Order: sequence, then structure tokens, then C-alpha cells
Amino acid sequence: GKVIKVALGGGGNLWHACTETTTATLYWALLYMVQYPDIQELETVLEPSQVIYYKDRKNLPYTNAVIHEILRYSNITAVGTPRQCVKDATVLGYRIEKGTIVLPNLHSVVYDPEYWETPWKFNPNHFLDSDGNFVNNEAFLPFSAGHRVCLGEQIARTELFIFFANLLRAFTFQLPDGVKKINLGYILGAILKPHPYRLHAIRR
Ligand code: HEM
Repeated sequence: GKVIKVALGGGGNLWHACTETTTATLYWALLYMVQYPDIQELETVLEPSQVIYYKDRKNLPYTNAVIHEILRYSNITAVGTPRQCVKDATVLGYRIEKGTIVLPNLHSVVYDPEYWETPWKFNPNHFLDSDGNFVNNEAFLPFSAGHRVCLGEQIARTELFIFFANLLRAFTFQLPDGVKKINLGYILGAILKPHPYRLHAIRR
């Protein structure tokens, strides 16, 4: 009985870690595309009829940069999984007693003005050099880092790229008639989600 209970408990968390995160990121993604319509005209390297695969990110540096910026700017995992300190420790001069609960503050990293040119602005250039090549940034840590880094990072990256690139290749997104304002505020939970919204998907 005990083993099954533990497995189910873990499964519930796993289900959330694996589905809610990617879904919320895609919700943010489409919302930003409506907010910044110019960005919707991504690259035109691929034929509209061509299906986009994960390997195509190499040929689509701008699209790849936009997805990275969506992950950074939406900050869905503002706070990582809590840790408990197993022994007395000193970190950067701060004393942390055994038993202390420590929360990784990922928010502080993805908006750190020392690492990002315009931390509070949606700006895909954060991930592009002057020639338009994709460049990573060491403060890009939405999946956290270290021993408990997101186990699904590769799946999440693959899913996000394939879904986002194929959606943008097939459709343009607009606010429904009569809707003028976009609510970019978040709903605070285990992750930061956008408020429910509607939009029009128009076939390209
Ligand atoms: C946009 C998508 C995602 C983001 C931003 C994200 C982010 C994170 C973060 C910040 C953590 C905590 C790491 C830490 O505290 O150091 C985490 C843990 C985890 N994530 Fe994700 N995640 C995403 C998608 C996924 C997916 C798709 C899966 C499953 C296929 C997944 C599975 C997990 C698991 C199992 C853990 C716990 C790892 C551990 O504690 O050892 N995640 N994720």
C-alpha cells in the first residue's frame, strides 16, 4: 500500500510538472504574439506547407530566440522547488542553519539587469548576436540548475519549439473583434499563468 501511495503522489506532481508548465508557456507565447504582432512574421526560410522539426531550430535562430525570450520573460517558474539545508552552511557570507528551507529565486535571475539588456521588456535580441545568430545567456535558467534541474528540460524545449513554430507557420493570431486590451498580468500559483483569454487564429 505504501509504495503505491508514494508512486501516486509523485505521479501527481510529475503530471503537473510535465503538462502545466509547457501549456502555460504556450499560452504566454500566443499572448505575446498578439501583443507584438511584428514578431509573428518570424523567418520565411521554410515553405508554408513544410512541417517543422526540432532540428530546424538551427535554421531558425530568430524563432529559437523568440521561444527563449518567452520562457525568460514569462518567468513561469519564478520560484523553484524548495530545498532543505542538511547541515549548517555559509553561502556568500550568509549563515544558513541546518533544517532551513531554501527557495531558489529564479525570478531574480531571468530579470537580472546585469545579464539582460532590457530585463523588463520582451526582446528576442537577448538571444541574438549582431549577425542574427542564436546565442545563449548563462542567466537563462527557467529550468533551474544543479542536481534538481528540470528533468523534462529537453522534452519541454522540443515540444515548445515544434508547437510554437508550427502554429506560427500555419496561423497569424489577432485579438477578437472589439477586444482592445491585453492583460499581461499573471495568476500566481505553483507557476505563473496568464489570465484566460480568447484570440483569433487566421490561416496564413
Ligand atoms: C516550459 C516548461 C518547463 C519549465 C519552465 C520547467 C521548469 C522546472 C523547474 C524550475 C523545476 C525545479 C528545478 C529546481 O528546483 O532546481 C522543474 C522540475 C521538474 N520538472 Fe520541469 N519544467 C518544464 C517542463 C517539464 C516537463 C515537460 C517535464 C516532464 C516531461 C518536467 C519534469 C520535471 C520534473 C520531474 C522535475 C523535478 C526534478 C527533481 O526534483 O529532481 N518539466 N521544472
